[in-house]
Amino acid sequence: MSALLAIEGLTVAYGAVPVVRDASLAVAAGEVLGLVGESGSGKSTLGMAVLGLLDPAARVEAGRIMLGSDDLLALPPASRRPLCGSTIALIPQEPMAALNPTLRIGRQLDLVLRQHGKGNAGARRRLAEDALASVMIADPPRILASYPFQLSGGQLQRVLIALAFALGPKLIIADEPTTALDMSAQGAVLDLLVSRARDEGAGVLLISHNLPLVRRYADRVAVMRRGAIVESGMAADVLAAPRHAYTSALIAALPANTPQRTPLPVPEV
Ligand SMILES: Nc1ncnc2c1ncn2[C@@H]1O[C@H](COP(=O)(O)OP(=O)(O)OP(=O)(O)O)[C@@H](O)[C@H]1O
Repeated sequence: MSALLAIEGLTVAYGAVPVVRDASLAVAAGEVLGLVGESGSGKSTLGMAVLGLLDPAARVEAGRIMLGSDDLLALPPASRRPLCGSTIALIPQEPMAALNPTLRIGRQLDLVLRQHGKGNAGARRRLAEDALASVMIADPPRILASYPFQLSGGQLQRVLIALAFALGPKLIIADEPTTALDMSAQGAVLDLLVSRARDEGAGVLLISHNLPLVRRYADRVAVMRRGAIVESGMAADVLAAPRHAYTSALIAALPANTPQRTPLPVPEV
């Protein structure tokens, strides 16, 4: 399978400190790549670099981020900006933080759809209702009339998934997308995200601490340690028979029989 996203030799630093170091990985269309590693290993920084949403303090020191035949890092800002949110979508950890608390959901969806040129007000309303129905939210008109605080975390994450797919993304960066959800909502949200992505041929970069969750949803996995990719391969193989001591330590740090918990900090290896 040819790569939809190919990151080649990416190095990103905050000040003098590189936090992503010569990292390379690829995601094919319709594929889920799990990116795992302990807190602070550089996963989100890598994801934000793909989205073009790095903190202003961050500097890309080397590498290429190829989306198809375009090097995103070489595109002028005016060409790159419209890709964020449409061709490349973010499903964030905290859905509440991605929404404006003072605006009804319908108004917020309409603003984004309008910004991306999706027809007149009537067409956008139909598109928003259809998008919500497609993520199996009951009673889309009620959801559109609600404020974010009136919905559960799982419902809000479905709203963001609906919005992402309404814009026809090729690549989805899901950064700890279920960490803020209760256990019962976690599986439902990931089932939905991954099945929609596969149906529509979108690639997913699934950033997560949660190894059991990555084992369940990812086709392949890349393991990040201190900014470097130390191991990658088919998720089932890497997580069943890791070759790198750091991956073994991550797996060993999982509390037995509590598969959804965040792993404890791993020991030095
Ligand atoms: N804006 C920033 N300024 C300075 N350093 C930062 C900034 N954002 C992140 N860092 C540092 O960069 C390193 C990588 O952070 P990053 O958030 O990418 O890791 P992560 O693997 O996603 O961690 P987590 O799972 O906790 O989100 C960390 O040492 C972090 O403290």
